[in-house]
Amino acid sequence: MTIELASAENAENPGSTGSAEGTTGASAAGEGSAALDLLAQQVRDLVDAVVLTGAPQDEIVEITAELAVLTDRLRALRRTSRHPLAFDPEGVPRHAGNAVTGSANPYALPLVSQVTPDRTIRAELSFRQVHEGPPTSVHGGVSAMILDHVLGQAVAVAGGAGMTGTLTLRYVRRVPYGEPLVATAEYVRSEGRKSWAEGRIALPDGTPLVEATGLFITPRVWKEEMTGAQ
Ligand SMILES: CCCCCCCCCC(=O)SCCNC(=O)CCNC(=O)[C@H](O)C(C)(C)COP(=O)(O)OP(=O)(O)OC[C@H]1O[C@@H](n2cnc3c(N)ncnc32)[C@H](O)[C@@H]1OP(=O)(O)O
Repeated sequence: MTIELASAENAENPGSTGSAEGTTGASAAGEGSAALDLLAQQVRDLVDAVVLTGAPQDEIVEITAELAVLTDRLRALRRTSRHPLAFDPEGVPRHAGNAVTGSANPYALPLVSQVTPDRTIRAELSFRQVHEGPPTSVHGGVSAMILDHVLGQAVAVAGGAGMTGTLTLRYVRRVPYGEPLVATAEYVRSEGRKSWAEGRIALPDGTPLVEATGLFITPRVWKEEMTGAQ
């Protein structure tokens, strides 16, 4: 199932669809395109290389100029539409442009989550040095972003897809990068359009590093679109 939320979003951000010369439709970029996913991964690798580079100044200047050419080439073929938001058969939202899970978004890890038989959201992940906050540790805001998303997925698979109203975090231990970790989340309960979930980022043995609880609210406009109400 694919739901079109673009109209509500566009009303809040009408300039975001892009109408400049040189733009292109979604089909040109190819939704779910393997080539686009590979490009996104190449850019992630590039970002990691930039963070870790020890190249001399003149080499950095030369590389920067080469990258500027590639950036201009892509910018000239800018897309005019968003990647669509779809729900897989388990009810997990899928969105190639998502900042956490988007395979086509270089900013995303990308996080790959699964729904377990008991409806827990579970994702194995590994942060990279690009996510560093305190020395040798992952930035707390990055952990929060991951937890926001998996909690949101937990309420979505329970039928309460919504936007975050509140997110409360307890940073129990420092989160390392470069090591395997596990993010999990479970739906807790609902009242009307409000749904609660809890989750955590933990070591593979279950030792919690960051714990989260969140309230998600199905926006009135989504509810009206889903029920066909005016
Ligand atoms: C598609 C699924 C994707 C799942 C994975 C993605 C997970 C990631 C999610 C995000 O990151 S979302 C981005 C961060 N969140 C936002 O940007 C939300 C911004 N806020 C809003 O858009 C609106 O305030 C909101 C949709 C949350 C509520 O607007 P509504 O007009 O639909 O609700 P309304 O104002 O009528 O309030 C309904 C109830 O919720 C309560 N409420 C509203 N906002 C609240 C809030 N922020 N915190 C706590 N309670 C809140 C409100 O008091 C009221 O309670 P009662 O029913 O008891 O009276």
